[in-house]
Amino acid sequence: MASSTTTRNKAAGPQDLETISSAAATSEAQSKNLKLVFVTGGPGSGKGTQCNKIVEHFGFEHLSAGELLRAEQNSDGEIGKMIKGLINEGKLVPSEMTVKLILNAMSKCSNNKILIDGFPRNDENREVWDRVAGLKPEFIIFITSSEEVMQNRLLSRNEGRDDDNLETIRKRFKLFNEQTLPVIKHYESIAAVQKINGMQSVEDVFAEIRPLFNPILQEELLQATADLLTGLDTGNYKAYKRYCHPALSIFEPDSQGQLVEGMDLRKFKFNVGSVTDRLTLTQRLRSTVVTPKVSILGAEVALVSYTRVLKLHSHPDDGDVEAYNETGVWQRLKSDDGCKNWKLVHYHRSVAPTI
Ligand SMILES: Nc1ncnc2c1ncn2[C@@H]1O[C@H](COP(=O)(O)OP(=O)(O)O)[C@@H](O)[C@H]1O
Ligand SMILES: O=c1ccn([C@@H]2O[C@H](COP(=O)(O)OP(=O)(O)O)[C@@H](O)[C@H]2O)c(=O)[nH]1
Repeated sequence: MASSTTTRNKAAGPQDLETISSAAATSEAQSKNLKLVFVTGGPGSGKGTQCNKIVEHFGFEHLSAGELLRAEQNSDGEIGKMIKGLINEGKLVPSEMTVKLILNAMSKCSNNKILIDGFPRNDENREVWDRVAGLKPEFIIFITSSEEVMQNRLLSRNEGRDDDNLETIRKRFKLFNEQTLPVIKHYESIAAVQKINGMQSVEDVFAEIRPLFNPILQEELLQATADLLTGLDTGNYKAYKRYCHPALSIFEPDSQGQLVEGMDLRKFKFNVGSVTDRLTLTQRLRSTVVTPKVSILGAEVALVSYTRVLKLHSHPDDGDVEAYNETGVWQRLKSDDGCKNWKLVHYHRSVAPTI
């Protein structure tokens, strides 16, 4: 799984505005099974705060349109000056410029899970995005809040932003009501807009957001399970071990009622004599996962249960099969590279009846 960062540390440089090729960025984005989520809401509704939590818990990359523009405004020359003037007036920067900055940032990130925060803000933004990027979000998180709450938060935000003053805040609210709300309405007809009450504690808001990511987690876990089984089928210990917690515990028919712990016996089974015949046999075959069920027990823990069917001979007419009921307990843990990855921590296998 790729690393996750926020644009607060990593913004596009000014020269990129000239050199970016939107078509190239778009095709690259399309080729990597992109999971795009838009996060919208009024100024001070808590978009950035919740994006940070999504980054931390679900390993997304956070691209804030406002942050990308603020980085750009510090560039020398007319473009920087123009952006600064517009932001301080609470107005919108021309759509082509914002879209190119977002696509440029996307093209630089290896992560396929991306949050776009604070965009699109009006119908023209959306139209240019659709035309230039053509990428649909999985869903849109709309954090709602009253202006009173948002205003109080913005005035005490203390991020040194020139636009967090009462006069500009009022202009930003007006723009949100007149231009952004209609875009959100438009998305209601073409994508899932998930309305979240932003007037709760940060943790309570996140508790509402958390389950929205379950389908993405489920897809990741099924892929991890498939990759782990491919490692087993092909006798590739390295590919298998990548998904295993070092203290992996296992109950399986071979272990004769004993709980086996750690990777030593696993490694032995991949390498050594008595089981080699069996591994050689299965090397030519492939596991088929039947009726998988993924239960998310929290952002960090999940159960994956399925029946694994193994055909024992490669001849198509030979109907000899083995089937196992298997349950894996998975946990998302930080690896040495600082990224959180799913690891199998416990695994239970029993022989399933076959017909
Ligand atoms: N649920 C919340 N409760 C209280 N304060 C919050 C909450 N969410 C965000 N804040 C605070 O409000 C301010 C604005 O939040 P931020 O995430 O920057 O909003 P946005 O990105 O929507 O402009 C920040 O100072 C943040 O710490
Ligand atoms: O797509 C965008 C996003 C932001 N902005 C500008 O950047 C400012 C700050 O936006 P951000 O999302 O960072 O902050 P918010 O207003 O939501 O607190 C906005 O008022 C606009 O001037 C813009 O022009 N286009």
